[in-house]
Amino acid sequence: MNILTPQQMSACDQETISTAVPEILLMEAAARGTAEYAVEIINKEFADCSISPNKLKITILIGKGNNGGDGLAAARILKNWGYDPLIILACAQSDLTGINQENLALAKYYDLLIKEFSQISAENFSEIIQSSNLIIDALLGTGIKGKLRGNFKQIIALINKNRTKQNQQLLAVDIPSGINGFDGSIAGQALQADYTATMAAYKRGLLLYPGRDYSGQIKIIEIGIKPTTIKQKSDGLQLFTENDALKLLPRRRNDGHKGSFGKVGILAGSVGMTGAAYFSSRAAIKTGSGLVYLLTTAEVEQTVASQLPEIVGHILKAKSGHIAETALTDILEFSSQLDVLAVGPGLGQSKAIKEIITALLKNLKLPLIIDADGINAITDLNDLRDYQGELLLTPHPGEFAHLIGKDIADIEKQRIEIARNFASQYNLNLILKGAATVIAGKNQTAFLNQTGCNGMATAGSGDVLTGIVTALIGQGVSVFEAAALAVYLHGRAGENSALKLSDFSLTASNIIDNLGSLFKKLEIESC
Ligand SMILES: NC(=O)C1=CN([C@@H]2O[C@H](COP(=O)(O)OP(=O)(O)OC[C@H]3O[C@@H](n4cnc5c(N)ncnc54)[C@H](O)[C@@H]3O)[C@@H](O)[C@H]2O)[C@@H](O)CC1
Ligand SMILES: [K+]
Repeated sequence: MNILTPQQMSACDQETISTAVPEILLMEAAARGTAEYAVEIINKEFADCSISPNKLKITILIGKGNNGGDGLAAARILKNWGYDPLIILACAQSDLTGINQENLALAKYYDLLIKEFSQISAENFSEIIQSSNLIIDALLGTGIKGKLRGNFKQIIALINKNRTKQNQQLLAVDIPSGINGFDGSIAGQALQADYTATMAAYKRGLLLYPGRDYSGQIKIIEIGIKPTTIKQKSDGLQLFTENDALKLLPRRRNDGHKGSFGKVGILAGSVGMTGAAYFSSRAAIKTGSGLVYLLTTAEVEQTVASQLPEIVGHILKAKSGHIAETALTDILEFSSQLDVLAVGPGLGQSKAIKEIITALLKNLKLPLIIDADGINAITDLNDLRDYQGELLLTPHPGEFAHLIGKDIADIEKQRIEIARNFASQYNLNLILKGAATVIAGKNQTAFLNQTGCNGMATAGSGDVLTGIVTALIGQGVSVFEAAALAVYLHGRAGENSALKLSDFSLTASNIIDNLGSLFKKLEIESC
């Protein structure tokens, strides 16, 4: 599912308007979809309350641009369906131009009650907001530029101050006012939507933080823009959905044996960091790997094997509790029998690990996943570009910042661009973790993930993701698709465990424990 920038969305609108569809028809479709969503919300949220649907107080806030035009037309449609919305304009009626002025005229023709904000006292406006059951926000859409100006600051502050928790919902048209559609940043202040009716395609700002926290439940309204136009104007960024997961989940052959479900290697663990080896190995087992080889020190192997007898240990030479540089030949030889190797969880930081990572990048050809301490041990970025097989890096923002020599804050501001450019530049696959994880592949292919929850920011969670992606690659999913699928599954398993246990109590083990029921659910849905 495409995710667009405001500029790309505007290009879709313009092309559709200039080639076929009058602008007012597009706006009418946007308004109708918004009105339908409003009715859906009313039926869902107010079914049990004593007020009959057509007596609910609906207040529609209108700005000067086309977002306001959508709201004006939606108000008229709701009125014609028997509701009685109040329109409040942020500007003077005479400030509206073009199709927005035409929609104002239609609203008057159908006897809608229209007020201008400047003509209402702050007390009166506050009372209106407090007593509204449904607030429809059509103040500012994707045309917002810079920080809030004029009376928008005051209007949004008053709405935020007077919103009530009971019997009130806020539906944003296209995007909550105050949220930047490009990067999800806040223009000083923003409205907190319970629902957003967004036109034609997701806008990036709805899915990136902090915008995601303001958008509530998002519905895409089909307004008559051809899917081919959207595809052509988009830059290829996609939202990874359940449908994608169902398509990519490996099909397990009934006549399969251990070897057909992947011989995967995990090079992990050191003294004091046994857990990382355990979590990644266990997640790989629980994601369907036929054979999981844990390449590690004798101490770590003993502890992990005592709790996870399913793994096959391969003991490496160690020095002071860490894998030694002298283990290198053994690792390279052992890797020749593997379908995929993951390197990094809990390795610790040492000169030996740096030497090993450099040598693996220079000598191996199999799909290679580098995570955690493995990423910290990369010494020359050119080694990544020169890798002879498929490569996947799975950094969190801190590891990525260290790798590319940038600040975390700078990365967060442009996480999509930076991840995509890095993956293209070094011809690799990348999972840039964090809220709204980006999965970037070669040639600018990219997915944005929306599953997961804050409880997953817990020790061992990243090791679990490494285990999942390793297992999927071992079962034949391409590295880029396995990366996206793994992030999605990891997030869903985390969400499911948080539903039972809360975000506070969620642990890495819980994420693994929930993989089984998630796979079961997806298996049933794919039938
Ligand atoms: N034909 C189209 O282009 C379509 C557009 N649609 C709607 O149109 C919206 C985009 O419309 P516009 O491009 O007119 O933009 P908006 O309606 O989002 O906002 C533009 C207005 O906001 C003002 N403004 C911008 N930044 C501001 C700030 N920081 N503080 C205060 N005022 C600010 C501008 O001066 C302008 O008056 C979409 O979000 C969508 O709702 C839909 O109707 C579908 C068709
Ligand atoms: K809006």
